[in-house]
Amino acid sequence: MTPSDFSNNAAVDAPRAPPSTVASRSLLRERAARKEAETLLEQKSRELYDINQNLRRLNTHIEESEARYRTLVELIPDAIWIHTDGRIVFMNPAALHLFGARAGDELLGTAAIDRVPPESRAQMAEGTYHDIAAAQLMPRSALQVLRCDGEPVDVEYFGCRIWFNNADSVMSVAHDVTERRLHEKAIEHQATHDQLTGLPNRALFLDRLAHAIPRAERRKERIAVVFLDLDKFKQVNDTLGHAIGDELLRTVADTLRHCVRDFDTVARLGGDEFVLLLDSPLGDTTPGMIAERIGARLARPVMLAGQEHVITGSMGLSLFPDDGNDPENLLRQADIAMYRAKEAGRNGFQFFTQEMQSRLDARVTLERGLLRALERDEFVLHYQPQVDLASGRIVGLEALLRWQSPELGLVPPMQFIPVAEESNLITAIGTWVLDKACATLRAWRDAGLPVVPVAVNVAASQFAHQDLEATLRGVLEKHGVDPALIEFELTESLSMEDPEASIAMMHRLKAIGIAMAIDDFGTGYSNLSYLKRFPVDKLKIDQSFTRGLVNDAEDRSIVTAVIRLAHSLGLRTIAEGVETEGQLRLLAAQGCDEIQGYYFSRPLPEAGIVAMLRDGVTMTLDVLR
Ligand SMILES: Nc1nc2c(ncn2[C@@H]2O[C@H](COP(=O)(O)O[C@H]3[C@@H](O)[C@H](n4cnc5c(=O)[nH]c(N)nc54)O[C@@H]3COP(=O)(O)O)[C@@H](O)[C@H]2O)c(=O)[nH]1
Repeated sequence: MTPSDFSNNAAVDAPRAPPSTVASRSLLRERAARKEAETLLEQKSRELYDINQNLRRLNTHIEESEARYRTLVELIPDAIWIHTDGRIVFMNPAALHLFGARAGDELLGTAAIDRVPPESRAQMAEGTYHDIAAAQLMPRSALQVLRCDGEPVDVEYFGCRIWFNNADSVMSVAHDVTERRLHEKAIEHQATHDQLTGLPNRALFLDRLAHAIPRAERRKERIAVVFLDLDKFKQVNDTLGHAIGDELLRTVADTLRHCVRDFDTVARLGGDEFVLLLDSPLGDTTPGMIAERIGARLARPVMLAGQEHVITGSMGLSLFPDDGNDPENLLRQADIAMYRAKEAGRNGFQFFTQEMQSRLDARVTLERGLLRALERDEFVLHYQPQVDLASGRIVGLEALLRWQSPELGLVPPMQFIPVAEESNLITAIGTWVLDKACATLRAWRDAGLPVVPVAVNVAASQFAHQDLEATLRGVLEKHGVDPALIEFELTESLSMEDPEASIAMMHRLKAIGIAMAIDDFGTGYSNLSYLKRFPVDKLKIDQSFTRGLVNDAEDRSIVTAVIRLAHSLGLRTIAEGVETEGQLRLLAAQGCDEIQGYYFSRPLPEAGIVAMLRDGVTMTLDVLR
């Protein structure tokens, strides 16, 4: 019905009276009143219509909104449940799923607090679940809820107060964060554990050590840190492959875990380095006894690639409080002691001592000194002549490095070359030597001196460095030196470390045009089948054999054999360390090609050698051929 429907009906029903003066006045009034009433009625009916329309619209809106929220609550992945007076009165499908309810109404009417594990109940009882006022204040929190099968589930939870079915109630919203937690745990595990063995890593080890120190301090106990490095692990890796190497590391990790108590920590620092924190009260067991036990267990044969292998390890031990209370320091001290155990012949252990620290400090000082020596150009080359036994003439020079230290005086190479090798400074030093030798050759040639080839020593790590070839080319080009004037002396052990790689490198160097000699020959157990593949020009007989030539028949035999072997392979021989005429005569008699030693000349500074070259000094002796 429309508003006009109301007004039309009113017009039809109104009575019509004939007009008279009085009557007409009253009629008029009546008509006016009626008109007014009609208008009012019309207005009210219009208002009623509007109210009706609005109510209809409101109803539609409420229905739509309710449908929208119902869909939202049913489809939302977050679990929603409502409890009134402590009993669950509503659950959405996600809540049923979260709690693993079989039937929709399985949990309705049950106590809401039963869905919380006992250990979280106190927290919930004081908060959302019972104190409704607190529910509105409760922030989003991490807790566990209980599934119907009793399994706890990690959730992120939020509770709030609502009116539900005309009752003060609590609505809980939660979503399962199990996967996120697992992911977080995996990331945390990765950051604190070694992936190969599953053992704690360095960071976690240091963290545990940092916590163990104050604990031990309170209990007046000792802690031991054991640093273990496997002996010859590289060999296993190189010969049996990395997969077997990994298997060995996992086996060692298991062995170590079984050697200590659960409370102790076994960690892997990387490579074949393991470290143990003996943190549980040691009682009558000394750290040394534990180290012995570890050594003995490690030395039991293990099966690798179908074969039995005996693996040993070297260990260093540091102690709290004896050696200090700084975790990093204790670890470093155990490491230092481990190196001493290696030096002492491996397969054993050493306790850290202050003397070890002093030695290390001296070494560090030496390393710094060497670095400064390079920067300040404190190195010098001395040269020792190499004499041809057929002509008595100087046919080569060996460049020998010295360090002219402002503090220490002239330092011989034996005192710093090993440190330079260990600290990797040797590559920079070796480049300096090569550069200096080439610069000197160029200067001598420019000065019109009769130049002879210069032999430079190449250290193992320098030889293994990929840059050696490029460095050599660069230096030769820089000084415009004929490659034939440079000889590389490679030690026998260096060339045998990785023979195939050495052969390849030797060929590349040879292609540049330099000569090559095997230094200290006879001391390094050469595999002769490799020797014939080395593109070398000369074998240098080690001075230990030269020394024994006159009085030791065995040394004499070795020297004879080396000379014959070299000649049969088309190589020249040079004997180093020749100090006496007797040695010289025997070498000449055996057909040795060249000699080097104090008999003819000590290594000399540049000026001395320049004089010799300029004067054409030769060796004269009746034995010379
Ligand atoms: N990587 C590099 N190593 C180098 C370099 N310069 C030297 N060295 C190596 O240091 C070791 C010791 O060298 P040095 O003290 O110079 O001793 C050499 C000679 O002085 C010594 N020699 C020579 N003749 C005699 C002798 O008649 N008697 C005797 N007792 N010693 C003698 O022998 C050393 C030469 O050895 P070698 O190199 O094997 O020919 C030494 O191992 C050097 O190699 C360098 O620049 N880089």
